[in-house]
Amino acid sequence: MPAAVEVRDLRMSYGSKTAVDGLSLTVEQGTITAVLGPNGAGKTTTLETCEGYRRPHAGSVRVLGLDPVRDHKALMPRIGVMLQGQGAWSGVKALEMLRHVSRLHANPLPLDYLVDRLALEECGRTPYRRLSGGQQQRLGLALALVGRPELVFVDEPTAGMDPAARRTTWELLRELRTSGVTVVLTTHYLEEAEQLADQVHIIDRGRLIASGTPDELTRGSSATVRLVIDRDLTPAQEAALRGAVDTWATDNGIGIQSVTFGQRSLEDVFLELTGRGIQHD
Ligand SMILES: Nc1ncnc2c1ncn2[C@@H]1O[C@H](COP(=O)(O)OP(=O)(O)OP(=O)(O)O)[C@@H](O)[C@H]1O
Repeated sequence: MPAAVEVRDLRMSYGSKTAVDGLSLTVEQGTITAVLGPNGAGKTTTLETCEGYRRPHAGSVRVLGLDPVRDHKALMPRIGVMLQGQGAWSGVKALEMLRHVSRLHANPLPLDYLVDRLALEECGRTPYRRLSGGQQQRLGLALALVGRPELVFVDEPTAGMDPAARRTTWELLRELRTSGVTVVLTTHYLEEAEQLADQVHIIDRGRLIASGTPDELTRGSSATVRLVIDRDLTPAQEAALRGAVDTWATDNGIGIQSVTFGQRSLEDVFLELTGRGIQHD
C-alpha cells in the first residue's frame, strides 16, 4: 500500500522568500495526521502543493501514488480539499452550493447526512457572504467530504467554530478515519492535534523539526513540576521531592498553592522546539 502522501525534499519560494525549505514527510493511509507550525511556517504552501495547486520548485510530492500536477484529473475525484478561508460565490446559498458540488461527483454522500451532521439546515438559505465564520467552515468541510474522498486535506478545519461545532467536526473526522479515509489537517489548536492525530509533524521556517505520535512527542524523559527534570520519578522519589519542597517552603515562609507532577503537553514540546507560541485566532 503506497503512503497516502509522500513529500520529498520539497522546496517552494515566493520570489526571494523561501516558504518551504527541503521538507520531507510521509502520511500513512487511514490515519489522521496533523501538520503544526507557527504562522508562516509553510503549512498551507505544502498542502496546496499536495493538492496540485502549486508545482514543486524542487523535490517531489506523491499523493495516493500520483503526481498531483501531472495526474491532477485522476487525483481530484479521489481527494477532498477544505481550503483556508474556503471561498464561494458570495451570493450563493449554502445548500445550493453543496447541491451543485455534489452533482459534480459520481457517487456523492447523501446531502441529508451532511446537512444533519454539520448542522447546515440553519444556514441553508443564507447567502455565503452572510454566514458566520464557523458556518462557512462547516460548509467548507461538507464541500470537501461530499464526493466520498479517500484522502482529505483540511486547512485549519475548526478555526472560528464554537466548541460544540468543533466537537462535532472532531467526531466526523474520527468517523472518516474509522471508514478508512486518510485525513491531513493543519491546526493552530494543539488540543485538536492531541485529541485527533495519530501522527504529528511540526514544521518551522519551511523545515520539519519533529515528527511522532502525540504521545511520543510529549513523553520523553522529563516530568514537569514547574521545573523540568531529566527522568521520571518513582513514587518514593516523588514523595521525597514533595517533602523536600514542603520543607524548603516552610523554612522560607513560602506558601505553596499547588505542585503539579506530569507529562509535558504537546504545547510544551511545540514551544520548546520553535521557541514561540502558536497564535490562536
Ligand atoms: N502568495 C504568496 N506570496 C508571497 N509570499 C507568500 C505567499 N503565500 C505565502 N507566502 C509566504 O510564505 C511563507 C509560508 O506561508 P504559508 O501560508 O505556507 O504558511 P502557514 O504555515 O500556512 O501559515 P499560517 O499558519 O499563518 O496559515 C510565509 O512567510 C508567507 O508570508
